[in-house]
Amino acid sequence: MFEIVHSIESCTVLVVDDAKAIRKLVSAILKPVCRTVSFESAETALKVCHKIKPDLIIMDINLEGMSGLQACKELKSQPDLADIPVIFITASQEPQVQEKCWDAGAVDFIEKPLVASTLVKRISTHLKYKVQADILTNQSFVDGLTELYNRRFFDIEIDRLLKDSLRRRVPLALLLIDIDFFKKFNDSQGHLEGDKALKDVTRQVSLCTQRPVDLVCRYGGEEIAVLLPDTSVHSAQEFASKVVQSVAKLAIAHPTSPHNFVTVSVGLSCTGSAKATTPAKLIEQADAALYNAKESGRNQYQASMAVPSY
Ligand SMILES: Nc1nc2c(ncn2[C@@H]2O[C@H](COP(=O)(O)OP(=O)(O)OP(=O)(O)O)[C@@H](O)[C@H]2O)c(=O)[nH]1
Repeated sequence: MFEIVHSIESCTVLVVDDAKAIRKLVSAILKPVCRTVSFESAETALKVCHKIKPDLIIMDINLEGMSGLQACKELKSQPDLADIPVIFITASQEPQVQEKCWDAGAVDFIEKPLVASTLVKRISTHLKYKVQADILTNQSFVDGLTELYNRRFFDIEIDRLLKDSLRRRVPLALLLIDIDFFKKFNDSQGHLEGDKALKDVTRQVSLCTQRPVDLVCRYGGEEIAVLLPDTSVHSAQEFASKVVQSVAKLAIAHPTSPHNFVTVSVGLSCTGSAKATTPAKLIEQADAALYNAKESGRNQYQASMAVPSY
């Protein structure tokens, strides 16, 4: 059930200390364990965190400029950085100082003078927990059959991407893709063949995307959702057309479909219309368009009537 973590060598630990000697010492002690990157100031460390996404941070409490405690609080307030564990280095034995470390969100602290074996063991233990937590988090967002992101991930991402789209006044397109007559396919070809067809179709939809920001998720059953950030209605329509055609071209035999092959219907909605300002509205409009595509004969896409004209 749990994946055992054997290796933490590829992990990156950020060392933040204004004393060069400490930075060098910590990096030298940890060299056989993991990669280290060190910085003098918390301000610089926070900036690079977004870029290098370290697995763990070791930080002095007292730093010139922004203190380690402030930096830790700042880190914990940012959703994309909040789960990076922070370990403080402190020479203080005072309970109040230790209390401040916990309050700031630290997972542990290491006392000065540093004991090499303790540093190695503490860091190794925390890195193993971090890697294991990352694996479990990733697994909880992935659908086992199709290996696409699941509905739980979609719900989080549509909310985030929609807010971003409204803030930056750029379009966000949503496609709901549904396999046509899939019940008949299962009934005639068997459920295992159905699973295989579902996997082939989802792979084909993923292949149609061209940018790393495009997100393909299993929305439910035989329904796939695609979120295309920064995409105009025109481009989204081209994408929808490509999906419909490329799934048909897979030529997966479907003897009980009037099309003879597995096909999909697609409903498309886009932000920019006054109404599509919530995830529920965007989904509702894509769903209505999908219904129209089904009603109009399937194996096609339809765009929501509410899509804007830009
Ligand atoms: N093999 C397989 N079938 C699935 C899976 N998830 C959902 N289904 C099937 O997909 C079918 C969906 O049926 P319906 O909702 O009636 O839709 P449909 O038959 O595709 O008809 P239209 O959407 O109107 O074209 C059901 O029979 C589900 O059992 C899956 O993971 N594997």
